[in-house]
Amino acid sequence: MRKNIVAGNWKMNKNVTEAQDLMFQLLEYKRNHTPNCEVWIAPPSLYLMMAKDLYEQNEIGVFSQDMSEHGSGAYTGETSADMLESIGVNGSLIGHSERRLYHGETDSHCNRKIKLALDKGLTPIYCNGETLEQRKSGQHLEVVKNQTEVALFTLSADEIKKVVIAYEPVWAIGTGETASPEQAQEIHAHIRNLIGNKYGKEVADEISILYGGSVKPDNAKEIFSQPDIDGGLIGGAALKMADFVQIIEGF
Ligand SMILES: O=C(CO)COP(=O)(O)O
Repeated sequence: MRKNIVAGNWKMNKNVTEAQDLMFQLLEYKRNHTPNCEVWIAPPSLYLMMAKDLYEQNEIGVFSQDMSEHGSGAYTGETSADMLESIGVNGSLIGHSERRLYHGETDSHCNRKIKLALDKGLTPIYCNGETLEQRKSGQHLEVVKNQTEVALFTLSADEIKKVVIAYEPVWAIGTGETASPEQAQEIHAHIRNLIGNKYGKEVADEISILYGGSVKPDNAKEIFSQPDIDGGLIGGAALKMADFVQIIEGF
């Protein structure tokens, strides 16, 4: 059975004191509540070790926001899958639209990163989604199909089952504009069908597909109630404890 997951992508926010505060608050919350979903965070890489030290019992999943497409070597500024694994990190976001936009990342890069992550036992959260232009011109289904095929379809059935997918329409990220639950459901079902056609329904049904893009306390419940939406990847609202908790409780 696939998991329900609420994951917070902190992006490039918070100094060390603020990060530690929020991590502590989340730990307190997890100690006193039993949410109906897994709770994961992707803080800036500088704070990953601190998070892993704090969440000794793996109470909260800790993810990197990106990782290198190379194994090791002369790649200044990069973090390898091996390094992440060695400090106990659970996995990494891969192919976030901001990495694509500002760092030229493509689905071929994502494919290499996903393989490296899986080889180290890390969970990749593979992000995809169309731009506003692509949505307006009616290309969104085709765009997401291509992204999914290039990034994922060289994996074996056993490998793809370990991937979490986050559909994040670029036009809904940080804009306050959300895909309607029906628009999101359409793409989630589309992704699940593509995987089902290639790997079989049983494999497709095991994969958690998260929605990301302006998820807030007041829309989370409705989004999460869609049959093919298994949780959210939350940006801005993950930075405020009260908002993040309300989203978690959308399950
Ligand atoms: O990019 C996102 C999560 O990865 C979504 O960001 P917002 O929730 O701020 O729109």
